[in-house]
Amino acid sequence: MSLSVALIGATGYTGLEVARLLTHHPHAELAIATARAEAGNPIASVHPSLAGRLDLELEELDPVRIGKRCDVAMCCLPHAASAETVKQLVDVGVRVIDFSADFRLSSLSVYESWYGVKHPWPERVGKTVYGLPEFFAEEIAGADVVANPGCYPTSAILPLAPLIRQGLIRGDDIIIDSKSGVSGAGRSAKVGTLYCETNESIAAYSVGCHRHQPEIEDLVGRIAGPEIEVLFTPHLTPMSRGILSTIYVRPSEGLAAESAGGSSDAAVDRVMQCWRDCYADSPFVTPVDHLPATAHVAGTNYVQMSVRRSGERLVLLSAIDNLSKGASGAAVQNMNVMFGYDQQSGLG
Ligand SMILES: NC(=O)C1=CN([C@@H]2O[C@H](COP(=O)(O)OP(=O)(O)OC[C@H]3O[C@@H](n4cnc5c(N)ncnc54)[C@H](OP(=O)(O)O)[C@@H]3O)[C@@H](O)[C@H]2O)C=CC1
Ligand SMILES: CC(=O)N[C@@H](CCC(=O)OP(=O)(O)O)C(=O)O
Repeated sequence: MSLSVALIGATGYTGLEVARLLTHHPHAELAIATARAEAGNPIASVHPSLAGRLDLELEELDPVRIGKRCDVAMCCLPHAASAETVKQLVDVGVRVIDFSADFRLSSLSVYESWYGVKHPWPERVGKTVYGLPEFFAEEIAGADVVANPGCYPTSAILPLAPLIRQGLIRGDDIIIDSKSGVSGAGRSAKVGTLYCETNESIAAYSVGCHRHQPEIEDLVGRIAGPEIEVLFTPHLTPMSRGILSTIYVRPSEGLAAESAGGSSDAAVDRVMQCWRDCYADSPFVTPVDHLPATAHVAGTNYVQMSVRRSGERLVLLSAIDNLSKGASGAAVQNMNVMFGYDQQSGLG
C-alpha cells in the first residue's frame, strides 16, 4: 500500500519539486495539495510542467481532512505560518516534514531574535529532530515532526561536522562563502529576485546577519561537540538552482603536526579519508577528487564535496541542488527514513 502524502503550500518552488519527485516515487502518492488563492484550480495550471503527469485539484488547507486521508504532510510554507500549520497537523495525528526554519534551532530565544517573530509553538523548539539523515536517521525514523534543514546549512554542515568531530580543523576560524541560485528565494515576486536585478550579476546579501549562521553553528555543535563560530556570507547568482559553498578553514594543531613533513597532500588526504569514513553508509554524500560544480548535482539529491590546501588553510568545497538536497529531495529522503523505505526510494 502506498503512503498518502499531503503537500501544504503546493504553489511554491519547493512544492513543485515535491510534486515532481512524488510522481515517480515507488511507495508514495500525492493525495492532497493545498493553496490559498489557487484553491479549486488544477495543480498543473499553477505548475505547467506537471500537465499530463499529475491530475490533482488544489484545495484549501483542511487539517481534519488531511488527518483522515494522509500519513504524512510536507509543509512548504514560510516560517511562522508553517509552525501554526504543523501544530494543527500534528494535533490530527499526521506526521510532518517542515520545510521552514521554525523547528530547526535548539533555542527559542535564538530563533525569536534571528527571525524577529514570536514562535507560534514555542514548546516544540529544541525538541524536534533536525532532518539530516546522515546524522540523525534513528531519531527521524521515530519522529512526528522533522525539521527539514536550510539549504545553505546543508551545504556547510555536511563537510564541516565530521572534520570538527574528528578534531581535524579549528572551530574558531571558519569562513563560509556560499552562492545560491535564485529559486532559493522562493517563487513570490520580490524586487531583488527579478530577472533584471539578477541576470548578469552576482551580489552578496545579509552580510554578517544571515539567519543560517546560527543554524550552521547550532547543528555542527550538536553533531560534533565543541562550539564553533562561523563567518557566513551568502551570494545570489544568476542561475535557477544550485548552491556552491567554498569554506576556508585552518587545520587543528593535531592535523598540522600529523601532516608536517609528510607529503604536501597529507592533510588533504586525511580530510578525504574522514569524509569517506563518515559517509560510507550515506548514499547521497560523495567526496570527489575534482572541484564540485552546481551542474554536477543539478536535479539530484547528491552532495559533492572536495578539498584543496592553500598555504596555511584548507579550502572545502561543496555543491548541492538547493531545491533537492537543499529542500524537497531531503524531505523525500526523510520521509523514506520515517516510513522504513530505502533512503534512495524515488530519488534515484
Ligand atoms: N527555495 C528553496 O531553495 C528553499 C526553501 N526552503 C523553505 O521552504 C519553504 C517554502 O519555500 P519555497 O517553496 O521556496 O517558497 P515559495 O515562496 O516558492 O512558496 C511558499 C508557498 O507558501 C504559501 N504561503 C506563503 N505565505 C503564506 C502564509 N502566510 N500562510 C500560508 N501559506 C503561505 C504560498 O502559497 P499560496 O499563496 O498559493 O497559498 C507559497 O506558494 C520556506 O519556509 C523556505 O524558507 C528551505 C530550503 C530551500
Ligand atoms: C537565495 C535565497 O534567498 N535563499 C534563501 C534561503 C532559502 C532557505 O533555505 O531558507 P529557509 O531557511 O527559510 O528554509 C535566503 O537567503 O533566505
